[in-house]
Amino acid sequence: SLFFNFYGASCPTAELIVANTVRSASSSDPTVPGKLLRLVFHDCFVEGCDASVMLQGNGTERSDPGNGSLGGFQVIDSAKRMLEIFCPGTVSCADVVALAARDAVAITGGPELQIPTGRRDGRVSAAANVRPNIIDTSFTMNEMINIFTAKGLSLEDLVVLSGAHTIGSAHCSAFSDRFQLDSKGKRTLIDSSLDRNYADELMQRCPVHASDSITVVNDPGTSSSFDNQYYQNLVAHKGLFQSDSVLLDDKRTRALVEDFANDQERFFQSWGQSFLKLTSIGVKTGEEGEIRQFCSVTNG
Ligand code: HEM
Ligand SMILES: [Ca+2]
Ligand SMILES: [Ca+2]
Repeated sequence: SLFFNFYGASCPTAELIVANTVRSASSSDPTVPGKLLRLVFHDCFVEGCDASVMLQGNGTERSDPGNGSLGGFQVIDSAKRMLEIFCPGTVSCADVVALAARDAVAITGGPELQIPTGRRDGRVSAAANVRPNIIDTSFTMNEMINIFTAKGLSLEDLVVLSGAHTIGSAHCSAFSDRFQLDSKGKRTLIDSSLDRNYADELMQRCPVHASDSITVVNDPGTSSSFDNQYYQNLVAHKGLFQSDSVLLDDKRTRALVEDFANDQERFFQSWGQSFLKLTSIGVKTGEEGEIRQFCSVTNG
C-alpha cells in the first residue's frame, strides 16, 4: 500500500522539488496545470497509476491518438531530472505524476491535499489499452459508469472528478460532435442540452476550416482557477463536452451537480476524497515494477 511521507527518510525534499518545478513551469506557461491534472487521469485509468502514460516509443499509450492531446510531459521529466540529482533512483515517475497533479490543483486555487506516495513505475504501456479505458466525450452515462466502476470509482466520484474541467482547455474536435455541418458548410447545433448562446460562441471560436490547434477554454469565466464555476456552468447548460452536460441531464447525478454549484466547500471536501481514490487506482508497490531513471523509458 501507499504511505504518507513515503520519501520522508529516503528523499525528504522530494515533494518540494516537484512543487517548485510545477510552480515555475506554471508561471511561465499557464496551460501547465490543466495538462498535469489531465495527465494523472490518463495515467491512472490505464494500467493504474504507474507512469505508463509517460513511456515513449512505437505502440506505447502515448503514441495512441486517444492520448494525442496530452501534455505536461516535459514538466514531469524536469522534476524527475532534479530528483535524480538529489536522490538518485529513489522517487518513481508514477509519484511525480500524482504529486504534480496534486500541486496543479493547489496552484490554481483548489484544495491543498496530502497524498500518500510509494507508487512504483510500470513496464507495460500499450496503445491498445488506451481507448477501452479512457472515456470518450460521446459516452452515455451508463458507459461512463461502467468504466468508473471497473476502476473502483463511484457515480459520485464521476461527478466530483469531472470537476477537473474547471481548469484547462480543449481542442475544437473534442466537442464537434455536438454540431452538424449543414449543406452550406455551416455548423448547426444538434445537441439540445447546450445553451444556444454558448453554442453560438463555440461555433464562432471553432470555424469549420479552423486549424487543428485551436483551443477553447473548458470553464468559461474561470478556466485558470480551480473553483466550483464548472458546476454553475453545468446548471446553466454550458457544459463543454457532451459527457459534462450529461451530469446535469441524468437524474442520478443532477442533485450532486446542483449541490456543488451552490457549495464550493462541499466540492473541495469531496475532491480530496475522490482524488485520493483516483491516484490509488491499481498502484504497484513494494517490489513490483521499478523506479525508472528516465520517465520516458523503462530501465534497461
Ligand atoms: C469523465 C470523463 C471525461 C471525459 C470524457 C474527458 C474528456 C476530456 C477532453 C476531450 C478534453 C479536451 C482535450 C483536448 O482536446 O485537448 C479534456 C480536458 C481535460 N480533462 Fe477531461 N475528461 C474526463 C474526465 C476527466 C478527469 C477524471 C480528469 C482529472 C481528474 C480530467 C481532467 C481534464 C483536464 C484538466 C483537462 C484540460 C486539459 C488541458 O488543459 O490541456 N478529465 N477532458
Ligand atoms: Ca498507467
Ligand atoms: Ca474554474
